[in-house]
Order: sequence, then C-alpha cells, then structure tokens
Amino acid sequence: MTRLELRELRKTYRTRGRPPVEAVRGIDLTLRSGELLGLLGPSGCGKSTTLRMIAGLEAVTGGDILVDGASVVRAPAQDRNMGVAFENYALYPPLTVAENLAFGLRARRRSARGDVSRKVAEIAERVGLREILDAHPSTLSSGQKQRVSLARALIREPDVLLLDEPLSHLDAAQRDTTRRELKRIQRDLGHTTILVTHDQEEALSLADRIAVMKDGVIQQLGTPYEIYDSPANVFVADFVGEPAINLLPGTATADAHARLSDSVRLALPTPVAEGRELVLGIRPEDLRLAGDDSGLPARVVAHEPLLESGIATLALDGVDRHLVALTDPDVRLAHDDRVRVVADRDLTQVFDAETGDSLR
Ligand SMILES: Nc1ncnc2c1ncn2[C@@H]1O[C@H](COP(=O)(O)OP(=O)(O)OP(=O)(O)O)[C@@H](O)[C@H]1O
Repeated sequence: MTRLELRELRKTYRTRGRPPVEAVRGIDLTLRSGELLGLLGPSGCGKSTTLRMIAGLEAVTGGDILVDGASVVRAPAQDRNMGVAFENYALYPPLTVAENLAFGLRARRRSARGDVSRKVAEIAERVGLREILDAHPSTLSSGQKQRVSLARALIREPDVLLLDEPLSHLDAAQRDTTRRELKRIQRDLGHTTILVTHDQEEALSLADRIAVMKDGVIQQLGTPYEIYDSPANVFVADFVGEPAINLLPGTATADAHARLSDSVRLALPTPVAEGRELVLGIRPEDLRLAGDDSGLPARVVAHEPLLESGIATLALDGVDRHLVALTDPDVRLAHDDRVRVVADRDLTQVFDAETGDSLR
C-alpha cells in the first residue's frame, strides 16, 4: 500500500528555435493508498507529461514526487517501482506473451526461473491471458495487447500503477468488459493508480477521484459526483457530461433571476449582485418538458428518439442559443412542434462570465 504525492510539479519543454512549452504548471496532488485517480483533460493539457515524470521517463523542471513520504524525483525509472502501461503497448514482437511478461520481471529483479513462471501463470490467470500465453503480439487483438500491457505492469508488483489511455484501442463492447475487469483487478490488488484519459466516461466510471486538467493546470479535483454536480468552472462543466451541459449567457437581476433576453428570465439557485454578467449551466437531464403552461415557450428544432431517452434540440423563444434536453423514451416530437421547457432551479449552475468560476 502506497501513498503518492506530487508537489508543485512542473515541466517546461525547451526546443531550440521554438518558444518554451509549459506543459505542466505546478501540480499538487496526494493519492491515498489504493486510490484510483483519473487524470482527465483534452489533448495537449499535460496528462502524459505528468505520468511520464512520475514514472521517471521525463526529467522534471521543478517540484517533487514522493512515494510514502520519500522523494523519488532524482531516482532513475528502474529504481522507482512504478508499473507502467502506456498507450502504444511497447510489447517486444519476437517474444511470446509469456516471455514478454517474464522479461519485465527479469529485467527488474534477479528472480529464480521457477518463481518467474509461477508469477507469469498467476498474473495470466488474473488478467485473462491464459489461452494466449504462447502467442506473439502481432497475432493479438488490440484488446488482448492492452491486457498484456497491463499484466506486464502488474507482474512487477509495483508500488504505483500508471495507466495511459489503457482502453483507447478497444471497440465499445471490449471497452466495457475491459473497464470492469480493470476496476476489479485494481480493487483486488489495491494498487495506488493514476489513469490518464481524455474519455470522461472512463474517468467517471473508474476513478475514486478525478483531476480535471487544462493547459498544464488542475482545474478541479473531486469525486466523480462532485465534478459532475458541482463543476468548479465553465471548462469543467463543459468538458464533463454527454450530451454537453447547456451554457447560456445572462445578466443577474435584483430578484435572483438571470435575464437571458428581453423576454426570458430564469430563476437562480442563489442571489447574485444585480447586473453581474453570468453564464448559466443546465444539464440536458435537468430540463423537462412541461405538460401544462409552466416553464418557457420553445420550438423543437430536432428530436432524436433513442432507446433509453431521447435528445431534443430546442429554440427558446427570444434566445439565440439552442438548448439540448433529454426526453422520456416514449416522447415523440417533430420539427417546429411547440413545447414548454422547465429548468430545475436548484440544479442550475451559475458561473461568472468573465472568470468562468462557479458562483455557487
Ligand atoms: N517532447 C516534447 N517536446 C516538446 N513539447 C512537448 C513534448 N511532449 C509534449 N509536448 C507538449 O507539451 C504539451 C502537453 O503534452 P502531453 O502529451 O503531456 O499532453 P496530453 O494531455 O497527454 O495530450 P495527449 O492526450 O494528446 O497525449 C503539449 O503542448 C505538447 O505539444
């Protein structure tokens, strides 16, 4: 069981003839023993750089990395005891799966031959690789390769497990199964784990806590519920959630409303200084179609009736921006239908238009 701490971790890439790139700008994070932390953010936000610094594959520009309170920031990669499974697998093609697994173990410790075979068999059983132990990587599916990659990281009995987009090459069905397996294995073995992903669903379903990153800075650290229900700013609100949250500009009124246009006002969950420019965030599932004349009049732009719930695109009368609302599975709407839409006041997010920060 291991605690991992990142303190003021920084990385600036300097390439001759180009301006420096500040990929990671002072990250502070503490992972509890056995915790699975999802590092989530768009491409280029510095996730992989962070992981590579922890693994010792990239020198840090500043800050510290501590494992159980001891700094490892100057230790070479092979002395850090981190299990790494990266996106591009990095399996050795001439070796069989069993040999690939054994190789990782032998390279690390001078283990006895019998010991190695026992460990390979054990991990193959746990990760579901028994049938393909004699296969070569070139004959494996993407899902199998990713599992071998995970097994190779696990077989070293690492203090910390670092997974970079471990499910990215899988199709939807494989991803679901592998995700469940990954969660089970991580929980059984109790590794302190960082999982890098740009896929919010992966982060929301796997992680104990999520750190949402943008431009080398952590925007919010919290449980999946905290991130989803109480986003710290517009970026987090917009990045997490599918279909995306509705973001509507408005101006605060004296009576705890936001004016979206001359004719449209929405109630705020908390009072805000009159005249303040806001962005309201309303999740598609927090909008409902009214059966009576409550709510705001709107026109249906499009409706996709899906199996579990439909997705309606609506134009509120007098507001330029379209809204997306989830509809019950039995609802059928046609283009230009008139409806009335109600937003749940208590679930409405309120952000400052200038800073993007939450005002709740
Ligand atoms: N070796 C390098 N030299 C120079 N710049 C780099 C290098 N590696 C990454 N960068 C830059 O650092 C920033 C962060 O990159 P990084 O790969 O860590 O992001 P990421 O969030 O993992 O993105 P992705 O999901 O696309 O891998 C990007 O602007 C990238 O172009």
